[in-house]
Amino acid sequence: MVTPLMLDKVMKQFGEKTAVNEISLQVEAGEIYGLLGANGAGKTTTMRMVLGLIYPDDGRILYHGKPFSKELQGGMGYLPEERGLYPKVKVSDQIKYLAKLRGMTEAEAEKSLRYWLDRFEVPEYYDKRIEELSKGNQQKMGFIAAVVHKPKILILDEAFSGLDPVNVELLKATVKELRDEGTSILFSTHRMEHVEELCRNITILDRSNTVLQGNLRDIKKRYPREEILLYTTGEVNGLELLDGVERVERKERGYSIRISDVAVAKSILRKAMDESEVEHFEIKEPTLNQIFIREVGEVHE
Ligand SMILES: Nc1ncnc2c1ncn2[C@@H]1O[C@H](COP(=O)(O)OP(=O)(O)OP(=O)(O)O)[C@@H](O)[C@H]1O
Repeated sequence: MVTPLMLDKVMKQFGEKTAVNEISLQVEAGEIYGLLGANGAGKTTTMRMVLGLIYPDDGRILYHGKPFSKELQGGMGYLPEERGLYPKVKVSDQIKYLAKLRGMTEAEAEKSLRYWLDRFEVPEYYDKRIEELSKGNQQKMGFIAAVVHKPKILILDEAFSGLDPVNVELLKATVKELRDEGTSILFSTHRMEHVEELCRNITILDRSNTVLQGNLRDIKKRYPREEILLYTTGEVNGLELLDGVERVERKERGYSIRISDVAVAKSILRKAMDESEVEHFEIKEPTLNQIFIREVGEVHE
């Protein structure tokens, strides 16, 4: 099957400034791809190039193996970080207008909008103006505007910002469902826990350059494990004296142990079992947050 979205050494400059330097990535059907980076790293510029709103100075972007053409825009959906809807216009007028612009008939647009409003349990918003809605509900309408025409390629920039935890879960479930239906989703956010939950592959940008790229599980395996969680019924003394232990922190239910060498894990477990009863023992993987700070931090130094 042809890859729905492929970027090959894509480059963009604004005057002297390189905003995106040779980014390459591909998003398969049924995949949520994480595009991460510090502020100003080049994420929005990349997304705008994918959408055909600005053109790359070099490199290629292919959609199902073909270069950009105006008709392709109908197959794409975009939720921008800043609000993209007009405050004074009614939800129904605005979203149906956008759906028709992207190739739907009035009847299809009507049906799809009603479906999404029901799905988000806000059918009454049909007649409301955007400015009458709370920030979080405006975000939901922005999401509907991005997906109403059933795009094959969906670009989400901070999709869950401004939403309460219940609505975050609702939208997350929706994004997963769209993925399972085969949509290719380019997902940009600063919220690493969302990336951990949703994305299979990621690219981390820093000052226009790709600093880390690949399968998230594989990336995590490449980073050393530096923390052990140990829960015991009683005290375990002298953990900090073991070779390879850097720091021991007492927690509510046990200990968080910072290690420099994972080989020390065995000695920790043995000691804990000798002196107490072990309820939980875990050699923790680094979080994406830790990896991000490590990569982006190192490059800045
Ligand atoms: N139209 C433009 N003209 C000049 N410079 C631009 C333009 N758009 C972006 N830039 C510059 O390109 C770089 C990348 O910006 P971009 O908006 O893509 O970053 P970002 O990763 O989306 O950041 P954030 O996380 O803050 O949204 C920045 O240095 C920015 O100032």
